[in-house]
Amino acid sequence: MAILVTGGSGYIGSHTVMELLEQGEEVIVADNLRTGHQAAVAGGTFYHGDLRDRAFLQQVFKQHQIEAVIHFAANSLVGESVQIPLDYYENNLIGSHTLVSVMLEHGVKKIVFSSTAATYGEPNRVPIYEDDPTAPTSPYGETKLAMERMFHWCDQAYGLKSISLRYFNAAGAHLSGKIGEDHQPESHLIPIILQVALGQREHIAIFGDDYPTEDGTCVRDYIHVMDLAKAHWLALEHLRKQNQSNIFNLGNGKGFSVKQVIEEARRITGHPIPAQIHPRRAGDPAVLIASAEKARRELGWTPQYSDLETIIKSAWSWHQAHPNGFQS
Ligand SMILES: NC(=O)c1ccc[n+]([C@@H]2O[C@H](COP(=O)([O-])OP(=O)(O)OC[C@H]3O[C@@H](n4cnc5c(N)ncnc54)[C@H](O)[C@@H]3O)[C@@H](O)[C@H]2O)c1
Ligand SMILES: O=c1ccn([C@@H]2O[C@H](COP(=O)(O)OP(=O)(O)O[C@H]3O[C@H](CO)[C@@H](O)[C@H](O)[C@H]3O)[C@@H](O)[C@H]2O)c(=O)[nH]1
Repeated sequence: MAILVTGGSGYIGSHTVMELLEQGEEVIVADNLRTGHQAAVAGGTFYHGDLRDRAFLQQVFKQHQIEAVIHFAANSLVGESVQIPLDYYENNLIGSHTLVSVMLEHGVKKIVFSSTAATYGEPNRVPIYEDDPTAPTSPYGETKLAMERMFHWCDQAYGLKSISLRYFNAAGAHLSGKIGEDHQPESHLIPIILQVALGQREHIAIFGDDYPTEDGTCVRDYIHVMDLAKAHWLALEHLRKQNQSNIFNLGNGKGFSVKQVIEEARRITGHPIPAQIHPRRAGDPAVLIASAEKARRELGWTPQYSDLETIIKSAWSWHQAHPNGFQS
């Protein structure tokens, strides 16, 4: 039986497809290529289509015996979601609703879901545990939390078993050098810093230096995309064995400020990477750091590549070899 990966041509999805193929899984990818790249999909069967298109999804479920779904497809930018909230409600909620209803129609009752640290909002304490309060500070976080709740109620009503993985900040590139991060336009911190080192931008804009943190810039928990990919396979195995719904944080347990990330990138690239202070970006919490103890304990997950040096070095190799992403 096959695993359907929605959003499998995106950044985290494509790394997870590679992991699944290495584990010997049969993989089907469904993606509308809005932010993804077909060239990033290492194998399996690819379908170009939109999750909100019920007829499209029904075709995919008719063509293949699908055992479980790993659901990445979404709009996923914190700052953008504050500017265009309706797009987020539309794509994230309607897409997930259509997906789940077609899954149930075909008797598919296992889903691994890309949730996020953005469900917590501004945390009361760090590290953040899974049962800490959730109070999103962005429409993006709200939609992801709403989907987690939808999965919860679908478990009660229809026996849908879900594992929601609340990842912190995905970063880095595959160590094979074959795939990496390519968003057009790019909005994520590490690839933008590296675009400055490549001479594609003049400077990095630091969004706010008046946060209540040591150096005034936002602190995030960066987790290597290959470690995230492995966690998806472990979550799938967990669903197969335990058949129980659950929620796990995926992070490294260490926080780095925007200024610290820039400093590490200067060291690795040898480029001065000029920085300018800009106003805060709406929707950004000051500090997000995970406790991933539960994932370590219950999924048997051990991040292997998530020290900041490996993250930035792997991203730097990818960006140097692919200065124009998958178009290079
Ligand atoms: N990047 C991060 O740091 C991070 C952290 C936490 C959670 N997440 C979540 O992980 C998931 C993947 O993130 P990413 O950074 O790889 O993003 P991405 O934009 O690279 O990947 C998303 C993929 O989904 C596809 N897609 C979007 N809407 C679709 C639709 N309606 N139908 C079909 N395909 C659709 C896009 O074309 C793209 O390939 C998202 O759900 C995001 O919210 C990301
Ligand atoms: O040019 C830039 C870009 C980002 N930042 C800052 O860098 C930090 C990280 O930003 P970014 O890389 O855009 O990631 P986040 O906004 O933290 O969001 C990512 O991480 C979240 C989980 O924490 C996920 O839910 C989102 O999908 C994913 O985009 C934030 O404090 C930003 O304000 C800058 O200062 N300058």
